Amino acid sequence: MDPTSAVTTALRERSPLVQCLTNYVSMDLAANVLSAAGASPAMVHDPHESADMAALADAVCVNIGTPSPSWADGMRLAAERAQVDATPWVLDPVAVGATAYRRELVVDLLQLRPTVVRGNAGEVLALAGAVGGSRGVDSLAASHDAHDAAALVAREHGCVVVVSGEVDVVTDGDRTLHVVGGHRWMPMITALGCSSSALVAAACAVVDDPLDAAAGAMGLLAAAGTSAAAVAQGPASLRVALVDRLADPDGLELVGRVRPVPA
Ligand SMILES: Nc1ncnc2c1ncn2[C@@H]1O[C@H](COP(=O)(O)OP(=O)(O)OP(=O)(O)O)[C@@H](O)[C@H]1O
Ligand SMILES: Cc1ncsc1CCO
Ligand SMILES: [Mg+2]
Repeated sequence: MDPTSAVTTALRERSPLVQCLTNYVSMDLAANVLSAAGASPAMVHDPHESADMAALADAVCVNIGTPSPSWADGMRLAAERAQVDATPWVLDPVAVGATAYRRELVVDLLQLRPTVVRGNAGEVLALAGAVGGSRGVDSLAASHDAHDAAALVAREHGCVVVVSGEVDVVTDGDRTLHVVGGHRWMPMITALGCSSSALVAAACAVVDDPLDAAAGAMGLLAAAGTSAAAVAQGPASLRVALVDRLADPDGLELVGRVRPVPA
């Protein structure tokens, strides 16, 4: 079955519980994207309870966008619990190239074996050791510039890597997929990338192969974005229409978004 259709159907049938430890900017949009797509979001990050919630969750999304020592503890504890329970978890390394604090936190979290790392091109280039690919949380590079970096990071950490962009790149270091669609206003919706990471986590709870799960989740977002853009006037109305389209996927062009890249 086409991965985008598989993810779209399975999310609605199984409604996975997705714990998000995500930044202040993204909490509202990520929760609404998850709910509209059929998942059940729980934004739980405090170290007093993050591991207990991870034990209940079907998937966990750890996003370092607005870190602090207490949040970092909550992230480590939740990711540790997920690793022990073999619960899929996604790492979103927001602005990892910007500060030493973020780099050190990401080094720690990568040791806990995320199932998927999802970032923009600048973030994935930074994970591979390159400098200058970002300005704060925004990428200065295109996803195709991060093909090799993504494969390198995937092989080094034994995970799937998703690079978002005009064409999303999804790789396990061996197989690579492209995801097409979306709209040029999508990167202007702040925290839509964070929300895509949460959707990838949800997909990993309901589709066994993390490569197909990640690509299918990005395909669903791309299909909803393309369709929503037909009724939107700009990024703000696209944000609203996109959540509406996720909640009513009938009529979305799901099939064919995910395309294999010859090795
Ligand atoms: N030029 C584009 N055309 C179509 N879709 C795009 C384009 N750029 C990004 N997207 C889509 O927008 C969504 C967000 O990706 P983006 O790369 O902006 O994430 P990000 O930089 O991590 O965002 P944030 O940090 O604000 O959460 C993804 O679903 C991606 O596929
Ligand atoms: C704008 C911003 N700043 C920290 S996290 C975040 C959300 C997009 O990554
Ligand atoms: Mg981001």
